[in-house]
Amino acid sequence: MGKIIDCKQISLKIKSEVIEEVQKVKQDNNITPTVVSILVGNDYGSIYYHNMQDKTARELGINFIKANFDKNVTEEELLSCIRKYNDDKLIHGIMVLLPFPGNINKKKVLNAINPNKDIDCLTDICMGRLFKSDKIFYPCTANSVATIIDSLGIELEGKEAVIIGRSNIVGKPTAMMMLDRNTTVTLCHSRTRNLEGIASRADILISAIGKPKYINSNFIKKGAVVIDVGTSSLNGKITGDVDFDDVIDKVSYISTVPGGVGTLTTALLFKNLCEAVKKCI
Ligand SMILES: NC(=O)C1=CN([C@@H]2O[C@H](COP(=O)(O)OP(=O)(O)OC[C@H]3O[C@@H](n4cnc5c(N)ncnc54)[C@H](OP(=O)(O)O)[C@@H]3O)[C@@H](O)[C@H]2O)C=CC1
Ligand SMILES: Nc1nc(=O)c2c([nH]1)NC[C@@H]1CN(c3ccc(C(=O)N[C@@H](CCC(=O)O)C(=O)O)cc3)C=[N+]21
Repeated sequence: MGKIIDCKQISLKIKSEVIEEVQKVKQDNNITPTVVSILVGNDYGSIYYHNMQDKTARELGINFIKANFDKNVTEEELLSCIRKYNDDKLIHGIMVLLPFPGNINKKKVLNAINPNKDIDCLTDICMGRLFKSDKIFYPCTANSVATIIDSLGIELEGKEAVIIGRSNIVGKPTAMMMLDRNTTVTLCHSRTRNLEGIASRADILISAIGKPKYINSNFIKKGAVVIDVGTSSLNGKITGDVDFDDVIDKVSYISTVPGGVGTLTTALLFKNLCEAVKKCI
């Protein structure tokens, strides 16, 4: 029987480190770490995350500015908002919630963020630097996956890591972070042939496809570590990609949904904010 990874505990540890850092810069430098989070429209997941950020920022002593825009906002309005915060020395981090609606040029808007304030790794510069193993900030979801795996303290060098899903925000940066840990990385997607065969080679299997309970025991090598990134809605409940009951006897460790990757995301965003503050001192 596999062990459930206690992600809540890891999240609490990161949060307590952030609290310490926040108190230190307040005392030593008279700075209150400040983040602006921009929400356009009313995407369900984004509203959830926006509220979660607000609540967590309060807990950690971080100044949180909620910027809300109607779905009909113009590209120019968003750009001038971001430029204003780029130039504001009292703002240390800027993030834009995705997806955003309408015919706004997403690439242009995201790349307007000053890379030194890009705590969600949304700009091409930040992402490019990650791909060259020279990060400015780690993207929060990929960092969450990597942090959970690191917490197990197992030897990773030379192990087979299989990642299912190749999106820019999850799959690709997660592959880079696993490569940096000297695992042998295979990145799978919807055109992959024999997904079961490839997945069941994995010592570490990371699933980020968004198909509830798609990954059953046929995809699992005995003793594998399984990290479930997927968050879909099934019968009104948040559900991961992995069919937990079917795989639990075969895995060594597994992260759950809810209570898994998502629980670290907000804490890691604010950890990045602390790093952004240090760039200003
Ligand atoms: N917990 C958290 O903090 C977060 C969770 N998520 C969740 O993670 C999941 C993935 O998100 P995201 O990366 O943005 O999603 P995308 O829809 O952008 O990407 C999904 C990826 O999965 C691949 N895929 C889809 N179906 C299959 C299949 N049957 N077999 C193999 N590959 C498949 C797609 O392949 P192809 O490229 O060929 O289309 C694509 O690469 C979602 O459930 C999302 O809600 C996302 C961000 C944060
Ligand atoms: N630029 C951008 N970056 C993002 O990282 C981003 C985004 N836009 N848009 C919205 C999605 C959604 N998202 C979540 C973050 C935390 C939880 C979370 O805390 N989940 C907990 C609680 C779930 C529950 O119990 O309801 C869990 O999985 O255990 C969920 C979802 C980040 N996103």
